[in-house]
Amino acid sequence: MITIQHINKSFDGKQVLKDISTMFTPGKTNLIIGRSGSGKTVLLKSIVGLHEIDEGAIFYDDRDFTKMNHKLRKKLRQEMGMVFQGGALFDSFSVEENVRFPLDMFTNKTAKEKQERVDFCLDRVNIKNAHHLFPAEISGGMQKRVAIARAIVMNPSYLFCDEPNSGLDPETSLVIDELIHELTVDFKMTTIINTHDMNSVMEIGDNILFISEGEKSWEGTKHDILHADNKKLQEFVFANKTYRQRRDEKIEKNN
Ligand SMILES: Nc1ncnc2c1ncn2[C@@H]1O[C@H](COP(=O)(O)OP(=O)(O)OP(=O)(O)O)[C@@H](O)[C@H]1O
Repeated sequence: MITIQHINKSFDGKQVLKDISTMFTPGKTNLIIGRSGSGKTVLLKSIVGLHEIDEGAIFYDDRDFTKMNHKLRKKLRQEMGMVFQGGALFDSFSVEENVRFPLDMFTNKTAKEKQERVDFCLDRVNIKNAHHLFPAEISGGMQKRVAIARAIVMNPSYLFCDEPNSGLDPETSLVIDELIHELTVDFKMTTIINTHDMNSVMEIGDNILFISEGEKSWEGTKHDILHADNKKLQEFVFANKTYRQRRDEKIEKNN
């Protein structure tokens, strides 16, 4: 569980996050959605400590992240897995070296134990016969799966994904979404995903936080969203005709 309370964040006098409070639950895919520039990335980066917030508190279970010193935060980071756009794979490392990297950095496991863990994680994300290939030799979808394997290799309690479907076709995006959802449920991780992808909202939105101009405008599930009477949310999610049709079909089916 991650709880955020009254988070405020400004850059050069411009307030980007305005009094945001919510809870992100374990075993659920928690989505942050909103227009470009609404503050999603700043929020996610604030939660993991890549930005310092001006006011408010962030709790990892009952641990107050905002009050931790550098050493304690570093320790807590080992419980976090991240699939960030900037944190792409290392080009000069093979697939398995990429996945092994956090184990080499942060654990004293033996070579055999590391290999077993790497094999388990690559198998879990359905990467086969590619252990010795380099990122440039595999597809974008496979690269994402390797990045996910690397993010879970330390068995994290918390998983953060920033636009995990960017640059992927719709079919591959669905595979990635399902994979993240499955892993979240299986390992009871508290997963927070920043996304623009409305398919993700409709398919894996266990909890959805809609940010508008730095404020929490709405929150609910993928089921609630069909009936939400928040105008900004409706305009944002159902701007596209296909999604409006899908919403109407779902509502009809449920009636
Ligand atoms: N390091 C920074 N310094 C100054 N302003 C920043 C910084 N990072 C973000 N901002 C500003 O904060 C606002 C929110 O940005 P943010 O990147 O969180 O939006 P977003 O919702 O993630 O957008 P997108 O969907 O396009 O990624 C923007 O106005 C942006 O210019």
